[in-house]
Amino acid sequence: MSISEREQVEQARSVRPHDLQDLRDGHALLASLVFLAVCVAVGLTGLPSRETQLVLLVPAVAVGLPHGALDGRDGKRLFAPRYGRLWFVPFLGCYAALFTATLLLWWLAPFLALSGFLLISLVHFGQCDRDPASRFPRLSIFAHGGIPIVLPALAFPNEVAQLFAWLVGERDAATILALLTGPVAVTWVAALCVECVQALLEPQGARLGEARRTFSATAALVLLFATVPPLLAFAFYFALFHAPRALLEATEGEAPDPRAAIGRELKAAMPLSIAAMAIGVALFVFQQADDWTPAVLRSVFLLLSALTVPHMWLEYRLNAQRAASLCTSNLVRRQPGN
Ligand SMILES: CC1=C(/C=C/C(C)=C/C=C/C(C)=C/C=C/C=C(C)/C=C/C=C(C)/C=C/C2=C(C)CCCC2(C)C)C(C)(C)CCC1
Repeated sequence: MSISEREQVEQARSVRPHDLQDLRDGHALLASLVFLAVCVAVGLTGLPSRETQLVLLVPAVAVGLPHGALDGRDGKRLFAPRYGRLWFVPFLGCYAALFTATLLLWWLAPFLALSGFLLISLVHFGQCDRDPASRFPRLSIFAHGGIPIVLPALAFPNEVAQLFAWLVGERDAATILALLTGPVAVTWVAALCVECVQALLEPQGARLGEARRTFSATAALVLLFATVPPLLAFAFYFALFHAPRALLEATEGEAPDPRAAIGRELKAAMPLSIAAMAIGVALFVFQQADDWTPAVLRSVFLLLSALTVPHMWLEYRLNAQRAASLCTSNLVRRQPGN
């Protein structure tokens, strides 16, 4: 980032923090209302078929792709200071290597691939949805990340068993499901209880409002994943909750008006989102299945898992870079004469 760009970002960071908080609150409220409406609709009309759920999952994933495609922008921020105009060479090299390694793992060791995918997804969703003011940050990540991953397995074990079997075969699917609904679920329920009690018992103050807001959005998500079949619940969660929230976070402080920043970043993310969709279509074409339903499921989740690994690696590297530069600026400030 050039000095003038950095100045703009710094300036934007100090302006209108309420706008962003209002957007976050408005989004959480709107998404929670939609989730409630979906739960009521499913209650009234009955459970949708697996085919219908898959048909809805594909556009939902497409809607969620641009938030990950901001990786291109983040890759430039990470690599440009060192590699200048050739930043995209190491970035694309690392991205493609991690992407390919993940696909190879699905092929060579599907048990490890699905278990690892569930684990990193739990951490990824938990980091995004956790209560930022929680006294126990790790526990909060586990409690919130478990809602889209552990709860569907508890609420719809037969459905999830079939979906996992399409991904990794019946034997591995049964083992993973047993782990998910056994020890993992027990620990998750305990973590969720601690998180809820903590949010409700927090003493009066600024923290209370934030904890209550997180608590009500969490309650809507719990209801969604407990009553709506897994693929449909995941489609709504991913497109209406996770992706917009991650986008708000990723564009924080980029411009004085957060809406303008979101519009600009979404436009810039389009080419990479379309490229990711093309990879998804290629994965579908190479699936060897007689029926289209397992083939769609496999291509959607193989694509998501192969994108998630480099996406999380980049997030990790950027956080490490931010921590290092914060540390350096603190040291400089502490030097005598500063
Ligand atoms: C930059 C770049 C790019 C792009 C990228 C992107 C676009 C990204 C995105 C990203 C993303 C967008 C991510 C996402 C994520 C997701 C996730 C992480 C998910 C998860 C899920 C799960 C785990 C599920 C589970 C399940 C099943 C499977 C069944 C049923 C039940 C349940 C739901 C539980 C490309 C490659 C073109 C090129 C290079 C560079």
